[in-house]
Amino acid sequence: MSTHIGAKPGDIAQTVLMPGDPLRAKWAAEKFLDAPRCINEVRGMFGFTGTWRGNPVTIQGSGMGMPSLSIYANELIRDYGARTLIRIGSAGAMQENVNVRDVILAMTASSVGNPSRAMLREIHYAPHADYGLLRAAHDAAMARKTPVHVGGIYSSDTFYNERPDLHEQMVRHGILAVEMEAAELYTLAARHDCRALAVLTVSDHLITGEDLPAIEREQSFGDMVEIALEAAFA
Ligand SMILES: O=P(O)(O)O[C@H]1O[C@H](CO)[C@@H](O)[C@H]1O
Ligand SMILES: O=c1cc[nH]c(=O)[nH]1
Repeated sequence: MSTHIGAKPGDIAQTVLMPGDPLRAKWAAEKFLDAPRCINEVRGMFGFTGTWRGNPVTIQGSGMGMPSLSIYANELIRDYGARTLIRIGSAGAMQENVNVRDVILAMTASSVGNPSRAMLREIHYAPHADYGLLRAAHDAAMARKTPVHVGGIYSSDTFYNERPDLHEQMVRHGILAVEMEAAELYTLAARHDCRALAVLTVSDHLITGEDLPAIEREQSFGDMVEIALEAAFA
């Protein structure tokens, strides 16, 4: 086991889906994986391993925010040998042409800061998705006729934003949506020669004020999970 994950060596697959919400990990594992078994309960941050179309897959909660995601992604990569990490998360839409329940494939993830920033110092590294995963996820979404957008997102450090000017600049620069983890996931994946992608479902709209309840955020995002799985094994 690692510091924050109780799984035994070999219990975690090379392909890991990472929702922020550990209960979404449980729901997705039970709904989409064959023979899912719980491999982590430490801190209630559930992880499950099973198979999808015969391929081993782990679905491990990341918690909310980049510091939490950084702990789980680091341990998954460094201690358990994960190679493909796909975030399956909710996001708030920032553009009028993006609707609640649409899927967003994050080509890049801007941020004000992320845990790697202290290490990168003066470098303004551009966190980006793995192109092969991105392309395969887009193909999968198109085949399913899921409304999908590909573009830049904003990984924020706060859910309760006290800087409307930050959002204004993100909107002005075409950012599709805000969430809280992808920029650090992309940076860590690049550092460790892994593949990463964030597949997001729009749970609320910052312009219209539309908002999905918590149970839908936990359990209604099946398209996103299947798109992520299809992309991982394309
Ligand atoms: O639905 P998840 O994956 O948790 O993602 C989004 O939801 C949380 C905020 O409600 C943040 O983690 C944000 O990134
Ligand atoms: O971080 C997030 C996630 C969903 N919706 C938001 O507005 N922000």
